[in-house]
Amino acid sequence: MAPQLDGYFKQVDALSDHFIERLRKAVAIPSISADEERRPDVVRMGEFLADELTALGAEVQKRPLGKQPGKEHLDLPPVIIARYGNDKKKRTILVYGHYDVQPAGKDDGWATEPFELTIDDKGRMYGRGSTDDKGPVLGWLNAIEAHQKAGVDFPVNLLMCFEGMEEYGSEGLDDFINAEAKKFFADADAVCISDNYWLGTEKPCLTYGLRGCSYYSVEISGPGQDLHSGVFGGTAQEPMTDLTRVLASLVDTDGKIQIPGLADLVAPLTDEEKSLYSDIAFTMDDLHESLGSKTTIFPDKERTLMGRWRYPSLSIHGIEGAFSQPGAKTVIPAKVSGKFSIRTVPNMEPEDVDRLVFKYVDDVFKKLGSKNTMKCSLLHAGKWWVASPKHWNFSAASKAVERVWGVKPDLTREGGSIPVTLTFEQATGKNVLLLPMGSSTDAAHSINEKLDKKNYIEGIKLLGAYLHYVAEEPITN
Ligand SMILES: C[C@H](N)C(=O)N[C@@H](Cc1c[nH]cn1)C(=O)O
Ligand SMILES: [Zn+2]
Ligand SMILES: [Zn+2]
Repeated sequence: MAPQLDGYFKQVDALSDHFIERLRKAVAIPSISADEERRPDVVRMGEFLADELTALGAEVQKRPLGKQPGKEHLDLPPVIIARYGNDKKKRTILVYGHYDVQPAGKDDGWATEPFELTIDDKGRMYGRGSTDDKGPVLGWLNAIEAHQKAGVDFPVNLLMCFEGMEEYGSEGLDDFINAEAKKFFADADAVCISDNYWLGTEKPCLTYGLRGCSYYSVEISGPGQDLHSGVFGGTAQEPMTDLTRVLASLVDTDGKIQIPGLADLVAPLTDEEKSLYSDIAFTMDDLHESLGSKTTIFPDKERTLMGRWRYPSLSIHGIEGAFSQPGAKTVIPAKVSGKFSIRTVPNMEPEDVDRLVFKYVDDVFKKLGSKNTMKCSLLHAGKWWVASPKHWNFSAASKAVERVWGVKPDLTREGGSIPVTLTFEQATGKNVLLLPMGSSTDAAHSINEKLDKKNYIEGIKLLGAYLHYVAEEPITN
């Protein structure tokens, strides 16, 4: 099966240094979507992708998304859409990825410069965006190039959609996808997204579910400006005191969300689902390795996987406006905003979650009896997604994993969120597959994010092999 793959694989190996250089150039562009001042870099990263794709012979469009909601002075970065191949006899696969990254600074504790790809003697390639999601996005471009240089016919038509705001909730993209579903994306037969991670470090997986993410801000204000705590401490009610009490009321040490009614929205666990967890190749040691500690909530694998995949979690991310530098500044911050998010699961409807969150935060704040002012708002929401892995899209990917990695992949769900996955499924009516490249120890969103050279190079082979097996799959649905 797929006899041309050997030539393709050889070419990927021969081009590996060139592909690493391409990743080095991409990592060097600090395309942080959450930082307004970095918006030109996000745009530059989109242009880099567009130029590389054009040079590879793809038809490329940079499509504007208008102004950023709530920040009307700021243009959203363009979506880069592209088509490679237009042969009616071939299947068409739509791939999605994102070219923006999470914030990163050396002073967060990185061992290397976050925007300089640094490769150690074990082949670990450190750099912000290496695994999330620049490595996988470039994987598609590299697959095109290796086919061309190997003289192997590209097996499908490839539609690409690369956005620059995923780490900020994919602002503006839902409307774009809905508008293009019957236009640019009209001939897509299936969708593939490479933007999550293996469960461990050894066994690849195919992913058929994601949690959603509802992200909130609680702003508490009182004094007209920051104050001297010696002069005003004991006389003014302090926003930080109120905020820490509100935030502390949201969740307990074992991750149990304290918001009444929220647990009732969660789909009950069935015996059939329960039986799936024991077969997954995952150990608590895997988790301890990627966590960098043994501070887990549950002692066992099954409950841990459920905690990540099928139950909601609430995380407190930070406080804007609070003193956070080293030293001992004696300040009373005048206005502080706490940021927290809830990872949502079937059958939680985002509107119900919002209603319960707003009511609870309001009640807790009222009980404090504070004279300060509180405003709780939703910053962005993306819904959970669970699909059927019984589809030719998954069969093709499974064969590709076996060919490249020599093992059958696990079928997994993911605790993270890719808000547009559901949008792609609903707008195109096609099956969506998540095909991860990186491993559990890649530290996406964290300091020292990396992608192993082996995962990158074999991952490029995997993406290409997947397209070949897609071309061979009988049409069933
Ligand atoms: C899984 C994916 N690579 C990812 O990191 N997604 C983000 C999406 C998001 C949601 N709100 C803000 N960003 C995530 O899961 O945090
Ligand atoms: Zn991502
Ligand atoms: Zn991410």
